[in-house]
Amino acid sequence: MLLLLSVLSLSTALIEVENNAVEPEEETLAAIVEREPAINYNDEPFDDKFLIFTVASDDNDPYQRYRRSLRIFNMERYLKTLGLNEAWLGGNMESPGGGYKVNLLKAALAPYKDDMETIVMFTDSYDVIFVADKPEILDNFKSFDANFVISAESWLWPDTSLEDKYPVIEGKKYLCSGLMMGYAGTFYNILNYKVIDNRFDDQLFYTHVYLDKEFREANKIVLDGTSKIFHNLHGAVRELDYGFGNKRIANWEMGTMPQVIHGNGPTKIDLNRFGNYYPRVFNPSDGANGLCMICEEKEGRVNVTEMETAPLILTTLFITERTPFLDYFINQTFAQEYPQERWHLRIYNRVFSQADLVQELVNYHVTNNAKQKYASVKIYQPKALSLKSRMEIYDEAMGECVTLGCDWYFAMDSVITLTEKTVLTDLMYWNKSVITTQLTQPGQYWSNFWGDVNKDGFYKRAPDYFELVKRERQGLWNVPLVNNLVAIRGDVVRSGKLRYSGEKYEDSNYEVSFAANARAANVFMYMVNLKYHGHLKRMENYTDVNTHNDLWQIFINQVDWKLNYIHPSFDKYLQKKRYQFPQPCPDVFHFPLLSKKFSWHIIHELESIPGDVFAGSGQNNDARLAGGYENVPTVDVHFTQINFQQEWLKVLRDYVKPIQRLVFEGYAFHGNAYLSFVVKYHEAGQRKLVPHHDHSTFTTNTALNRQNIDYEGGGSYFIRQKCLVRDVDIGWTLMHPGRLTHYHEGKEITKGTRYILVSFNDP
Ligand SMILES: O=C(O)CCC(=O)C(=O)O
Ligand SMILES: [Fe+2]
Repeated sequence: MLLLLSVLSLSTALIEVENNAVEPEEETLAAIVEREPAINYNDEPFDDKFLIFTVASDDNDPYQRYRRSLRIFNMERYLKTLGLNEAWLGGNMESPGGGYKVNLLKAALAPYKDDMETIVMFTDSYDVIFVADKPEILDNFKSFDANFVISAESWLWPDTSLEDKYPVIEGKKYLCSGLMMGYAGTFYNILNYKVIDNRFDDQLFYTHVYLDKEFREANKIVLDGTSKIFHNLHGAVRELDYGFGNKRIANWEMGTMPQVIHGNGPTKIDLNRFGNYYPRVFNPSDGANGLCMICEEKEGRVNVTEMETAPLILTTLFITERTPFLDYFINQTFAQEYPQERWHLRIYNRVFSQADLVQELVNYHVTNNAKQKYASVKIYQPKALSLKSRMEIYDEAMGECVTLGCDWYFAMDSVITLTEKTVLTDLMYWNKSVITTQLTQPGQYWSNFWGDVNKDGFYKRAPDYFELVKRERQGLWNVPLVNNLVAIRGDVVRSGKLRYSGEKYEDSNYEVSFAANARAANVFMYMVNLKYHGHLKRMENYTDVNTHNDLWQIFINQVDWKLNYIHPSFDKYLQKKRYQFPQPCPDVFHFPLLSKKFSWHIIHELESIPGDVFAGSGQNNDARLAGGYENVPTVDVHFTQINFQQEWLKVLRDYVKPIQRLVFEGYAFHGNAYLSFVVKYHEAGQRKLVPHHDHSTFTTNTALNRQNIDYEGGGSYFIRQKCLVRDVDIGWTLMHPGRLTHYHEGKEITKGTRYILVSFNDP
């Protein structure tokens, strides 16, 4: 019965809607926010009855953002900035104060004291952006039928005892003095309501004005309770659209479209986020991946490659924990494309066990390299740094930029892998105070930037974090924290606004501390994710029991493992057809699998094991095998002996299998191999291997060193095919059927040592 009733009432409601539908439709907010503004602002004649005032002492990043937002609507021409580059007399900006603002305005508006035609806006600047144009602002102002409109918020501040005195209005009823507008004459009256000390609170001043009923009514002062013009974010962030998909910001709760947004109170980061989209910064609903409009703006950018003298740069490399693929990190830094004469390098290494490697690499690039022309290179090794905290080290390094007079400073942590060589100039191009390129752990959402921070300054997920980290939105993003690769413009370094150290954070949170200091100093940090420049490694689970521990990183840092240990031509072969593979003998396929570095590392790994690990092998009776018997024994080391079996199986599955499927069509490697080993032929030991079949479905045989250089003779001879393969390049692999058709032998070497890596696959 109950159900029936509700169905009935629903159908009556439907009929009502239908009846209403004959009336002309009013355009919905959802439709309006999608509309392109029709006006060409450049054609708009100058309005000499309109003025915008702001107060800013420092021409900083947020002030520039404010100006750009005005410029978008051709309103920058109305702006008068008071107090710029002058000492701030309003006391600490963090605490109440700002009577100074009132007094600056009072002086500026004196010429307009009786002017009831000119409309004057006042807004803060560091935490304000304009998101719509002047005609709309003026229309909305006129719709109030007031002489003066002040923005409203839901927080009462600073004098909460005044609560009862506020008149109840539609929407929010408390006053916020960051945004207001009205006729010049009225404004002047308000400013002269009473004398105010520079250090007195300006919000309280305006509150007293507003709560004076007689004065309020006489001067027709109202609050904008529903964000018709002004929207204060404090306590009202979620009233605005969060999808950022519209051309306009709307206040969905109030059904309005504010033109000016104020990140008051603790909403600076929210404002930064809105500022990443509006006005005309990024439109996510334009095209498949959105459109970065600000990326197209050329003003203020620097094309370093076109400059007569390249900016002087300092790159600083920080190794503060044991680092996998450290050599790649250092080599890729030195490999960046930049004029060496204009490039200083510093390396701060705190890791004792990697000190020799660091020194070796620097010797290779600098000390032993007659061609190098670096402006200067210095290494600070663990002994010199042992008493210093991270914050001290990072601050000291940044200080070097001041000493050297550098134009750009780059702080790079060893956790990063750079795969591109234009990273330095690509970052400088944007000409930002602080900027990084997005680096992410492959396949993870862990990255080198944060989209939001909580009140303690630690990670908080931003509503658009995933879109950015997955590069579904690619552009230039003002974010509350950047890390691991941080480019800082020299003038910003010299301004002294930035530092890592601070009381608030522990030393291990040096990057959190840096970001908090930057935010407090009004220095914007940008992340750009237009290009892939590299990624982040995982530093945990980095073993130290071996000589070349990177070999064991294939599960943890797969991308780096491939970059370092898979042959650079491997991917090219993966694209080939079966008949395009070299076949030095019938059904013996040949392809590049492993890098020279792998080959060198695996030989060196085995040879640096104390004693001789190869000794004792080469017998038919082999205790290392389950059956205890090897049919055709070689002098070798099994991967099980060095705990490398699982790692090698992964190589087989990830890299060998796809090639196997191409060349032995119709068969798919099952992923098994019990016998994978490095063979050592030596002129004074085992020199050859007698004819045999392998215990495998197919065998891979990889050359680890070079014929005619490291050894003479040798080679794999396929007896039935009467075919000898020798002089195989390092890392190249022979792949042949194992147990039926390819009876073969290892030819005798006549000199030196020959190493090969053999794997019996799917035994
Ligand atoms: O020396 C060669 O290339 C052949 C090695 C071999 O056949 C084996 O180890 O099973
Ligand atoms: Fe064999």
